[in-house]
Amino acid sequence: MVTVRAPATSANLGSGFDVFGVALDRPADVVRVRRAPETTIDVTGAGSQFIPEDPADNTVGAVAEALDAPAHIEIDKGVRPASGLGSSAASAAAAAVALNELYDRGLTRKELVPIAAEGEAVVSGDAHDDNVAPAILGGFTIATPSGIATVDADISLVTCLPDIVVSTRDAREVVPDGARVADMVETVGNAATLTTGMHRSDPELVGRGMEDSVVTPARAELIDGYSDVREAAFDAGATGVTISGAGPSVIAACYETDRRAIASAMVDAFDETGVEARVYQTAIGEGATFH
Ligand SMILES: Nc1ncnc2c1ncn2[C@@H]1O[C@H](COP(=O)(O)OP(=O)(O)OP(=O)(O)O)[C@@H](O)[C@H]1O
Ligand SMILES: N[C@@H](CCO)C(=O)O
Repeated sequence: MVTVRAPATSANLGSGFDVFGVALDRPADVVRVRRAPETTIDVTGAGSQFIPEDPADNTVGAVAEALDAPAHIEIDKGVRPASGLGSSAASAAAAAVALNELYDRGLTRKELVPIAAEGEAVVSGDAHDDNVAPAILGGFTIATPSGIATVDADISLVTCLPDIVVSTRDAREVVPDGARVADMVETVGNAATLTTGMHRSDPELVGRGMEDSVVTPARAELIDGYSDVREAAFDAGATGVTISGAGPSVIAACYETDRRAIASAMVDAFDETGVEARVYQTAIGEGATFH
């Protein structure tokens, strides 16, 4: 039996659509695997009633197939599905690391990223790896078709998860087909600013670099109260605010001293629009770990 914990993650960070991601130090999924003639799956924990146990429909089933590693897989969900916190990726990442060990496949962490991304293809239609990369490797990750770069950054974050569901598949449908050159120029500038901020662990630069005028405005329409929550987080001291992944979670970057006030301001702002929300005071954390 091998047990692996893989963290929630936040993809995009505004300017890095389908490229940037960070591992969060909480919440997390825990996955246990043991060898079996064919793959079977048991799911417990947060939102488990909405997660299929058929290996053809669960992210971990695709991972087991890609590694040719049939197993009985138990998933204890800490990350609610359709949260924007990389729920499907947390299970896939943990399963990839665990099955690689169980079957002694000898793949490196970076080699496991595209394997775990096969799981993402099962749920959202394509194998984007901006959640599985940080879930496996930890820190801030830049995932491109030509490779993955990682930065060990120390940034305080608040993620606020409203009690509404936005599936990644639906949120990808509202992404515009193209962008104006002016928007492209702004996005490149913001992405470069954010990356520099991560290298320096500087919340001001990271926050400024989270601005995005291409994908985020279209997706904000899917999240009741988004603009009020964003404004409340800024008023409480956030240095940057955007949608986490495909939503509905909202993520704020900040100084550690402001984290508590931002957390309660975001929950209150959702509450005022009639939406209950839970909040995580968190930070950039490590990738998958053995237990
Ligand atoms: N092991 C799994 N864990 C969570 N969700 C899973 C899993 N396997 C399949 N799913 C399905 O994936 C969907 C949730 O994935 P989705 O990508 O929409 O959300 P997310 O991973 O929380 O969001 P994001 O990728 O934006 O951070 C649900 O329909 C769920 O049933
Ligand atoms: N980059 C992906 C992350 C969600 O899985 C998206 O925003 O659609």
